[in-house]
Amino acid sequence: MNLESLDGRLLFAIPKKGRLHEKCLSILAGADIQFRRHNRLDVCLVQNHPIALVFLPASDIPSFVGKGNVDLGITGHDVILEATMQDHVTEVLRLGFGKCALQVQVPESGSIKTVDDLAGKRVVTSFEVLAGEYFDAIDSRLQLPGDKKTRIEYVGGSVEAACALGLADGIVDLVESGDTMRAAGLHAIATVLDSEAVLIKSSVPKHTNLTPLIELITRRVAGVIAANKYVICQYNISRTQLPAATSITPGRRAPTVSPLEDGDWVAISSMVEKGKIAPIMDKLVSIGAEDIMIFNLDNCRV
Ligand SMILES: Nc1ncnc2c1ncn2[C@@H]1O[C@H](COP(=O)(O)OP(=O)(O)OP(=O)(O)O)[C@@H](O)[C@H]1O
Ligand SMILES: O=P(O)(O)OC[C@H]1O[C@H](OP(=O)(O)OP(=O)(O)O)[C@H](O)[C@@H]1O
Repeated sequence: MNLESLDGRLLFAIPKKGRLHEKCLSILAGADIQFRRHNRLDVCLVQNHPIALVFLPASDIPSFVGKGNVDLGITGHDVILEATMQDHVTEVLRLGFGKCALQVQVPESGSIKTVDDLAGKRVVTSFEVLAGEYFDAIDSRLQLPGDKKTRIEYVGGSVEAACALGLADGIVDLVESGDTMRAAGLHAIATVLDSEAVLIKSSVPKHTNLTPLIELITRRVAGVIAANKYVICQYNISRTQLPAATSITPGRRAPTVSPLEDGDWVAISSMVEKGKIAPIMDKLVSIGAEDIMIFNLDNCRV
């Protein structure tokens, strides 16, 4: 592939490894963005659209998009703020995966119990901008003089080892399940930020002719995300229970109600959030619903 073949193509940045990589590949597949990545090359052409995918570290994607070198990207909300690119990129869609929290953590058995106890001491992190802003505010509130301010030190990875190694009194790192934190003998004492993966575009796009394609890809990605988030709930219920049934499964706009041969009964079909389906089925049973069936969505447009 030569660079001329990128001319006129929308550049779409995808995390090349790490926590977001696999999910991004399944979104591309769901959005019918077809490509073959030869020899793990970091730039590859999409076969069925004028798009080139650019595989980059998640933390580099905000500046590539923010500076307009790349038109669209998927990355974490956390790294956008860490790269101070929030004024240069627009978060078009929240993607519902890559959910985690940036938290202040200290040794479980130590004497430090609050962020005020930690202020003025050593904090190790890969998020030096966000951790710096967070502790600057605390240092100011506690009126710590210049030489007594919290010392923030950057490390590129394995942040959780810093306390055990004697490098830090506390750390600021991402937490999802908490397994990494607990395995390192740490516990969280504050949350700096909640994060999830987002689809971003440049706030000042260089190629305005690409806007329709950006909108098309955005709609497709939104469809894939909604299909992962919702299921179809279908059941039969006595007509007299229709108001109660409609309030339990209101659908996105309204439930589909179809008559049954038995005129006293109707069939209802409604989109329901996947995560809420168990209690919803319990409620449907309690109002006399029968033949409740749940169907996964392959894809959708909402
Ligand atoms: N444990 C987690 N659970 C969910 N999302 C996470 C988790 N860790 C990181 N993320 C999200 O994924 C983004 C990329 O983090 P990750 O650690 O995978 O990046 P990386 O450093 O590029 O990859 P690697 O860790 O393989 O070097 C983070 O900025 C955050 O938004
Ligand atoms: O709360 P948990 O579910 O344990 O997840 C948190 C861990 O996940 C991330 O690291 P990752 O495993 O992606 O590897 P990294 O340290 O190489 O970035 C993050 O930096 C934490 O270490």
